[in-house]
Amino acid sequence: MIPQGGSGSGRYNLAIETRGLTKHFGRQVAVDGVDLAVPPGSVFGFLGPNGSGKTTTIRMLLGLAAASAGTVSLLGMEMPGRFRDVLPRVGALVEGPAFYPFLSGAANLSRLDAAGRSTVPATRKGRVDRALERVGLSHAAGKKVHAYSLGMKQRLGIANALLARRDLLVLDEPTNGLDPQGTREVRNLVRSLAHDGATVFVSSHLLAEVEQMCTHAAIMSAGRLVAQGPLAELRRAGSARIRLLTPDAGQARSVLAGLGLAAEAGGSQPDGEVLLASLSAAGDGRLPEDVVGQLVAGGVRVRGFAVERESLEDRFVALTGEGFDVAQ
Ligand SMILES: Nc1ncnc2c1ncn2[C@@H]1O[C@H](COP(=O)(O)OP(=O)(O)OP(=O)(O)O)[C@@H](O)[C@H]1O
Repeated sequence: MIPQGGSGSGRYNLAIETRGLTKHFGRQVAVDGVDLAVPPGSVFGFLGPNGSGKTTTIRMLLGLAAASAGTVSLLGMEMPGRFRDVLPRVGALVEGPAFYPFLSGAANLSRLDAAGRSTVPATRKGRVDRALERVGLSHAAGKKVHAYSLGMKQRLGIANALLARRDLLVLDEPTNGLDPQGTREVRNLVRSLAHDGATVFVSSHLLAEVEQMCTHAAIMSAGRLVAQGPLAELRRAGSARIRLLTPDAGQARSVLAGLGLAAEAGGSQPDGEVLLASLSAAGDGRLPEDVVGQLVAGGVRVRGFAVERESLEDRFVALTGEGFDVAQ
């Protein structure tokens, strides 16, 4: 069952839902009929190579760009129609925060808090202190921002998104341009944000990063959404193949053929031949245990049997047709 977010009359089944979301820039289709479904409470990775349409999608989610077609609903409310109700509950970090370098982190946040439509001045200091504490910057509250590292600046940007209690956080490539230490700090922070009960929607072009931070993911390729769901399900949906070691290769081939599986030779070993056979994607394919059962019932001596699954990386490369930078 899908968990419900919100409380009272504001309950919603999906924290973000888009239908047929599309954006044209002249003749170019940057975002093409995207149907996103982001469950409440998830840390949702929005993954895709550079230029695949992530930022454009995020800008449309937040009402920063108009959609050419399609609908957006955030926290159960239509955007941009209900932006006045929606946006106070959404924290965002898009295209890097702009801070005054010669003001301290705390002074910058105070200014940004004061710019909020409905913030109460008397409680401002408390809000700023809490946000700084949440991102681990209390010790640097009085330090001028020009002396912050990139990772600290990015965490300050997230602190800005956290000045009010948020039900949804939207972070566009929050680790972009950070050194390994800054990247680690921001990844740990993103992971921990969901513990506060918010849904976190975070874009990245790094598969490994999404695997470390996220519970769910969607994959964009050339403006289209090519897969989405819980990470575990995305992994399972990859194709699998069996690796069989047997001294009875001929017999094994005919049993496998009877099951509709084409066997390829995988080389000889001292105790038999290796045969490889591709199982079709989970769900409509043969279960590996059934294959072993049939082999044994068919008189094949099974000396080794393994199931090799396509890694998430293989799957993403297959879906997007592009390599992912998995080095970081
Ligand atoms: N304002 C604009 N005018 C024209 N084309 C644009 C505009 N904004 C984005 N595009 C194009 O739309 C496509 C998608 O860009 P977008 O920035 O959404 O991708 P992205 O996945 O966020 O990539 P990156 O990680 O590089 O930011 C790209 O081909 C880009 O050149």
